[in-house]
Amino acid sequence: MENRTGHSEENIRAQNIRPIEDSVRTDFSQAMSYGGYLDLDRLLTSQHPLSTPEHHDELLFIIQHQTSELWLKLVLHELLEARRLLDADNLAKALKCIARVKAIQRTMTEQWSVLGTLTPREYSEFRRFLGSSSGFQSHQYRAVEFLLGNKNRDMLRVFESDPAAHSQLSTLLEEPTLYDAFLAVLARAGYAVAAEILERDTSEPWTFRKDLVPVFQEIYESEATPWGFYEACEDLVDIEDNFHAWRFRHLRTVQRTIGFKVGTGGSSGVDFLKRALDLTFFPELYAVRTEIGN
Ligand code: HEM
Ligand SMILES: N[C@@H](CC(=O)c1ccccc1NC=O)C(=O)O
Repeated sequence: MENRTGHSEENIRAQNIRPIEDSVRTDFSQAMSYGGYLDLDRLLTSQHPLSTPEHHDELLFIIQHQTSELWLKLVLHELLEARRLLDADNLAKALKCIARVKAIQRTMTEQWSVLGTLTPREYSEFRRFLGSSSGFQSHQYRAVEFLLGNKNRDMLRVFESDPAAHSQLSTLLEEPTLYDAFLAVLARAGYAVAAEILERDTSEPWTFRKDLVPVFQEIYESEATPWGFYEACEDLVDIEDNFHAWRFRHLRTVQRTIGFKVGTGGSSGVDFLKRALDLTFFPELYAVRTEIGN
């Protein structure tokens, strides 16, 4: 029996080939194609190893970073939308964005296993070609940190020679964080979030607010808590846990690759990265755990 490809099923099986169907489009001189839509010409010619002679493993290093930056772009896009939706009291839709962010974070953390195949010797063979460039100069990473509450005005100095990045980060430094937006939702819903919190200087890093712990205790313990509020709290904890896991995998990858060498960005390296593990986005959501059941 002949099918839409003009080949018999028996022939297909015997030849171990999947003939393309007659209806499949093959002429893209006038029509939109895959590569055209995705701008693959630009994407796939944007890897420029600098080592001479070219080191085989530099492509891995570049692609690991470029894919991370693409995911960070989407994380930022989703977090900005989540904040906008919270401002509009659309909690359910905001949680959809946050669910996507959490899935991307898990992918980004697992992605360290690819770079884990780079040995210290291989990396040392092309490291000098990286000059003073460093992940410390990732403006998208800093933007995500700012949006989640790790504000740090000093970080802007790194971007003085990049006006677009500088301007995006200055805006995010001033604007409320995702947490600020969520606390405002809670306040509008009648929870006792202090006015001082709602009117805080949002360009400052978030610091622990003891008076928020009973608010979260009520959310966690009361049978009457609307599902979305409880879920949102747990999602924020997931985001912080996931972020911490990424930072930890980065630290361990750095340690196994360059040991205790100073970083190309000028920092002490592992020691400097270790201090980032003490940073927190939503400290009250962790503090409330101690109180639950008391
Ligand atoms: C062999 C691979 C890597 C090594 C040896 C390494 C090393 C380092 C070091 C030493 C620093 C501290 C800043 C400095 O002085 O340079 C740093 C910061 C940073 N790196 Fe990497 N890194 C690696 C891979 C990556 C990858 C794949 C990313 C993904 C985007 C990344 C993103 C960052 C970020 C965002 C920072 C700033 C962290 C902070 O401020 O706490 N790194 N890295
Ligand atoms: N800071 C790294 C270099 C490095 O990892 C890097 C260099 C250029 C672009 C991104 C990088 N990734 C993370 O810091 C080092 O000290 O070896």
